[in-house]
Amino acid sequence: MTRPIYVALDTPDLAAAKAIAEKVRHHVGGVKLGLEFFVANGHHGVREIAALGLPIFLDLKLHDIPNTVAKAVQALRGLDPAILTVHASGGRAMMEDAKAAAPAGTKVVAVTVLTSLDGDDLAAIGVNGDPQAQVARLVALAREAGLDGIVCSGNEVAAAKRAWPGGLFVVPGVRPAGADAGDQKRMMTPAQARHAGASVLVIGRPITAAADPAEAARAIESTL
Ligand SMILES: O=C(O)c1cc(=O)[nH]c(=O)n1[C@@H]1O[C@H](COP(=O)(O)O)[C@@H](O)[C@H]1O
Repeated sequence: MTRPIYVALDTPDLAAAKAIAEKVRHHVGGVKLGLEFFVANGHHGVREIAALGLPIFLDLKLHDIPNTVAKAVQALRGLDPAILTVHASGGRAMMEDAKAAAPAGTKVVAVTVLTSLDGDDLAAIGVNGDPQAQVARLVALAREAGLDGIVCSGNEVAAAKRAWPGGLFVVPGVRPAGADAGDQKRMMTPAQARHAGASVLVIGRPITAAADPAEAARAIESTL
């Protein structure tokens, strides 16, 4: 069985990331390493976590001119993550070049509208339309650019999947009922997000900040 939960190891501390990965490894489908981990630990850190045997989701959310992003993806060669993120708002050419630079086995997925943003935040950066409409627009662009899928909140995933039946749908902003939202604004429970069509559920603090991360991951999985 491919497990849908990827635990977000959001820490610059390699030993701490490794300790949590070891605890949850039998209850998750993979681990997500983000910007703070990569800036602090680089290729070496990714290799250390990969040695635990779980698929690696390298969440660098690349967003720059096409040449720079393509070179950055080339510079990841040898790490061969299972999943890599870029920002869809970097545009079609940037996404095309990122995909062309990635190894064949790496799924390149585009972040659409961050789950920490709501309609007011979009208006403040000059984006007209609600998150649902903006996600729909960027889903179409990511698909045209030849990417493998997108990142969106649980609120948009059903529509995204209808628009792109073969895509990979990564859903963060996932909170068990009653859990602290933190900085997330567009949220769903893990079960709701999974039933709405999420292929991968990205879950950080509800697992990593729990007294027993393995039990937290197991409990969430049992609701799916
Ligand atoms: O690309 C992501 O993974 C991502 C996109 C997004 O829109 N929202 C979002 O929260 N994430 C990531 O998902 C994780 C969520 O962590 P928690 O809020 O602790 O569950 C973090 O590592 C974020 O970087």
